[in-house]
Amino acid sequence: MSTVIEVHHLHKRYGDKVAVDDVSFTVEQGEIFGILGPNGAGKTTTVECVEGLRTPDGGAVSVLGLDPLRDRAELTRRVGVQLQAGLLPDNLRVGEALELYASFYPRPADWRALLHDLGLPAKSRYAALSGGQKQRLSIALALIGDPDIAVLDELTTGLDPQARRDTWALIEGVRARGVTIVLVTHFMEEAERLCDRVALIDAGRVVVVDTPAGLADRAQIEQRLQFRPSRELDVALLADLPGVTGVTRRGELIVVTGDDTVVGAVMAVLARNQITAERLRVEQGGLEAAFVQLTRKDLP
Ligand SMILES: Nc1ncnc2c1ncn2[C@@H]1O[C@H](COP(=O)(O)OP(=O)(O)OP(=O)(O)O)[C@@H](O)[C@H]1O
Repeated sequence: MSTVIEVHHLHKRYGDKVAVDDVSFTVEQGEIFGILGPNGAGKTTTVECVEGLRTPDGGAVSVLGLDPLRDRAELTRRVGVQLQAGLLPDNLRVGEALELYASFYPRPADWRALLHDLGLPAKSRYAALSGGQKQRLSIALALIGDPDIAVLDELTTGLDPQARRDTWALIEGVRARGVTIVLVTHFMEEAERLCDRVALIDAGRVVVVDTPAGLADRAQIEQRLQFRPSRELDVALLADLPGVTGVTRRGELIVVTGDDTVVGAVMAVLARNQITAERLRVEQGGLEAAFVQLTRKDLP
């Protein structure tokens, strides 16, 4: 696997405002790399430096072995960037938009095939498209130059759950064609579902880079076990177990939190006391809980 993007100690200010303090990461060929963080964390500024749209104040960026500023023309051909919503004229038809954008590239993708693959109506005017269709069109435009890398910023913001899932399936299809994808998001579920690796960015700094599962492990996410005992139970028996961090009663339910040993340990206590666990539910915090734990901040 080869490295296609290298960002080393990137620093970027807008006047006095530090947007990106110190960001480093690498992206490997063929992966879906997520840049995840709360509003204002510096995600967009970081990818704009990768795209050559902003001049860093410090650090180094290399994309496909190119310097995004010096080699901007070649980079533009090889890196597809998602168009921000609402930038196309209302009266432009979908097919016209794709044909127009295809004409900007020396070796564009087949726009008719792209149109078909993305399920877009060629004859519809931009203004008449649904939110999901507009989003698919912006993805199509990011892919029209047949890029090696596609940078997708806030891919599914504003989409309903079904359109969001459709878009995710689409992105997996794009990756299957060999395109490396950089995905900027503040949706945990999206990162968890799509990304091979994720950089958590907070206040202009990388908190950690790992797989979604690795992030959850790192944060040593608590298990949460909830059940209704088949008969009265002395909760002190559970509270004294090693690994248990809390036992609470919620109506007739008992909620136990702790590390990954608690489920087995609680079950053993119940069995010893001939109690069965009714309405049993076990939950494990995912990436969202990891984020909160690693940054001590909630996502919007
Ligand atoms: N053109 C600009 N001029 C001045 N400040 C800016 C500019 N662009 C961004 N900023 C500020 O820099 C910081 C980082 O912004 P950036 O857009 O990179 O963050 P982000 O993580 O992408 O946030 P969001 O999820 O809200 O898009 C924010 O505090 C933002 O207000």
